[in-house]
Amino acid sequence: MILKAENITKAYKSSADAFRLKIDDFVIEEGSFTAILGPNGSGKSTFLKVILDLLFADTGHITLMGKSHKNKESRVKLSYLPENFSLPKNFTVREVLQSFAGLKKSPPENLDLRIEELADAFDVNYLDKKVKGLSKGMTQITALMNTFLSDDQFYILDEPFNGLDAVKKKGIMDYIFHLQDKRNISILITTHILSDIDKTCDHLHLIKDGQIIEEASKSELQDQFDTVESFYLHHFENKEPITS
Ligand SMILES: Nc1ncnc2c1ncn2[C@@H]1O[C@H](COP(=O)(O)OP(=O)(O)OP(=O)(O)O)[C@@H](O)[C@H]1O
Repeated sequence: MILKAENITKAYKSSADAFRLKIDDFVIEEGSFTAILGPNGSGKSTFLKVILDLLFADTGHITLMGKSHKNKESRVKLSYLPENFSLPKNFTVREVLQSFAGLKKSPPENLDLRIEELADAFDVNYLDKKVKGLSKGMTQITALMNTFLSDDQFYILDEPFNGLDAVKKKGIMDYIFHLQDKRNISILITTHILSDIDKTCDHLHLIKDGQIIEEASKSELQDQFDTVESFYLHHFENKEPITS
């Protein structure tokens, strides 16, 4: 088991709204590609930050790769791509990757070679371009390269395909599948692009108002629904008739 979260609650003390994360039991098995799906503001990013101990849970217990998530050792083989990140504007892509690698818990050996390999895999020909000159998609790919720079076992990706064109996205998905075959990595992802989930995930959790309301393996879901989108709409679509 790569992740187990039990009896987690979290409320934002600074916030006037009544949002409260409440996750009773959440498990990710090794080698799984799991998605958390839910409406804006339902608590996806909050839960990811709680898993990573970037936000402190009010109650509960989380085990990451066999250790408490409070123990830094539990995160040595984990990479996280946040939804919002900022990269140093005056650095080139290569300099970003080189400097961030120095901060990693398990930095890659042969860094320069590794950067070239990733650039090949992600079809990046702008390693020596400055961040301030990158488009939105190019910046996202730089952050993804940084996430996959070291050989980790668990990748937590918050909206990883933001701003990517279909070809780039396919290239990155293929790279992830290749890592799953090669090293049995585990992935936890959030996204609003449901067609991406159809192509990738083997397990889905739906979250609403801070709580998991449904959980299914892809095969269970396919017994009842054609696509992840119809599964999602079945649970979230406002069924009130539109009246004028
Ligand atoms: N730093 C914060 N302080 C106070 N409230 C917050 C903070 N961050 C998030 N919230 C609130 O927590 C709730 C859940 O937010 P969260 O960002 O986890 O949702 P999400 O599912 O990731 O949304 P989206 O799909 O729009 O990215 C929202 O009501 C939001 O307003």
